[in-house]
Amino acid sequence: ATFGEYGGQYVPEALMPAVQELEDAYERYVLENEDGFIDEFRERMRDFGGRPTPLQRADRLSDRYDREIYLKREDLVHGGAHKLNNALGQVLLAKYMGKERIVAETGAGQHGTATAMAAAHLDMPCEIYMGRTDINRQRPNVYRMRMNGAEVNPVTAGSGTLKEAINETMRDWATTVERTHYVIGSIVGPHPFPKLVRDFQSVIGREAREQVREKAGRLPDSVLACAGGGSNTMGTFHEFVPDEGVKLYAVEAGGSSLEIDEANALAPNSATLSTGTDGVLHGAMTKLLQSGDGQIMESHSVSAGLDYAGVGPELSYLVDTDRVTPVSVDDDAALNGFHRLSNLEGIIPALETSHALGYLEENYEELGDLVVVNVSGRGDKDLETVLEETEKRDLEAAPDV
Ligand SMILES: C[C@@H](c1c[nH]c2ccccc12)[C@H](N)C(=O)O
Repeated sequence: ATFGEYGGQYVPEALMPAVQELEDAYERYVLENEDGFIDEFRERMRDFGGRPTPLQRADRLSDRYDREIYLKREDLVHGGAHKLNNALGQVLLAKYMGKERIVAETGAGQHGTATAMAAAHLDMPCEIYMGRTDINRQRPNVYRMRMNGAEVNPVTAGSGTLKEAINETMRDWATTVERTHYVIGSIVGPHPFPKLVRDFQSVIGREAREQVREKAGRLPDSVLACAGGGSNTMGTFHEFVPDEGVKLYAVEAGGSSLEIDEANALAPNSATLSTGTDGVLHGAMTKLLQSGDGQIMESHSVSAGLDYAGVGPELSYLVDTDRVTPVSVDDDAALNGFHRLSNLEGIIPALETSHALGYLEENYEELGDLVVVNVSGRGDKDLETVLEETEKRDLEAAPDV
């Protein structure tokens, strides 16, 4: 396996050639920079993506918590989320591999949008598989994907959400791999996908580690990032893993409760690292929300981007070896985090990011004097949901909107 007993390549025989071809390309282009691949990736993420992103001191939050709070502004990456780091890297890799077509899955539509943007930028035809349920609740992102020239293929199997979209995309890839690359949306899937995605996203932590030492004169006491599949989480953490004095908090979606409804295989949360058990999903051994008889459960979160019953195998490994601390906050705390950053700092964060802000609000006293929080995306896409959900609840941070 790849990360202790986690990771590996648990795929049908039919997918092995594709996975082995990708492993070879990963080693040559990403690890060895063959043909200057990494140089071109960095240049395009600068000129097209808008890197480096700022590490900004949050003055109002620093006053509120009486300590130094710094925000890594991945919401300022082109497209409004960290997603482009991975999508551009993989589409560029597809070009270097001589592929002519891109396929990808999406849940909240963020990854689909980033992949469509990268494919347009690099002149590659692109098809995005998206659950029927998600198409109905993420319309703005569906329009953005189509506007960038991608085809959106509705997935109607099962619950019509992310899990089925990934299955459908893998099925397409298995039969079209000669000319197609699968741009996976997080640090999940069979090896080398989790390492490939983590390496593209690790620019977040590489920049933040240098910026915080420059601005605050030392390494942070704590680093916080929300965790759905885990790509922004590992992207932020990877460069800090060797720094043992830096505590790493993966903040998951506690949803409406951590109590699992075994009988109906329903989890009212997506707190996989905190409450999941080992199993295979989408080609990797990792932690999963599964019922006693091994049935993958339907997860829940107010934020579609964290709504996934699995999690990246590398995060499962780092939690089991006590290097990453898994925590979670419920929907209310996330919604309060959304409102708080918006009206205190003038930054509207993604609902996913808001979970990290919710954890900061409730636990800042245990986080030390210097804290870095990854703002993984911006929240324009969530305004409808937040306004609806705020109406239903009595939220302490909510302004009259
Ligand atoms: C939902 C998330 C995602 C996309 N692909 C994933 C694979 C595993 C776990 C999460 C994901 C991404 N925010 C999306 O919008 O597609």
